[in-house]
Amino acid sequence: MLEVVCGLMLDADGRVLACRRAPGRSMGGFWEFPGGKIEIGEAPEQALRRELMEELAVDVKVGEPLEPVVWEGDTTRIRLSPFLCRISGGTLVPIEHDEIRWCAWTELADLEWAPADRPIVNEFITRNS
Ligand SMILES: Nc1nc2c([nH]c(=O)n2[C@H]2C[C@H](O)[C@@H](COP(=O)(O)OP(=O)(O)OP(=O)(O)O)O2)c(=O)[nH]1
Repeated sequence: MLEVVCGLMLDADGRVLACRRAPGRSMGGFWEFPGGKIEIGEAPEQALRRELMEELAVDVKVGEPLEPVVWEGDTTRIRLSPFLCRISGGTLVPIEHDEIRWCAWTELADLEWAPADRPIVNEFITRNS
């Protein structure tokens, strides 16, 4: 099982950051919550802060966890563990994604999400509606 973390980054208006995976990468063109694989010896929150610095050049304060999602593809099995978080430093720059977008919760459902992220979108919508 591949352990992956992702961040639902919230701004002051309660919008959340959606990120589109660049073409040529796995799941290219699909939207995701930013994050990545937990490395050996890392705590999930620590992995999330490292990944968000690598991918978006920001420091975050990690908050409440949401329900993890187990997703099985043809060759992969991942557990995606989401956390609410807020930017605490740095300037947002998309380093690995080809587009990033602050979305109100009402706008999330219309994006084409990576499969493991979709249930997290649904949980976030339910919490906000
Ligand atoms: N967020 C997300 N990640 C997924 C899904 N399905 C799936 O296999 N993954 C995998 C792809 C990556 O191996 C990993 C996400 O971590 P990452 O984005 O840091 O991956 P990476 O930099 O190693 O990217 P890559 O080399 O796999 O393209 O989870 C999904 O539906 N959503």
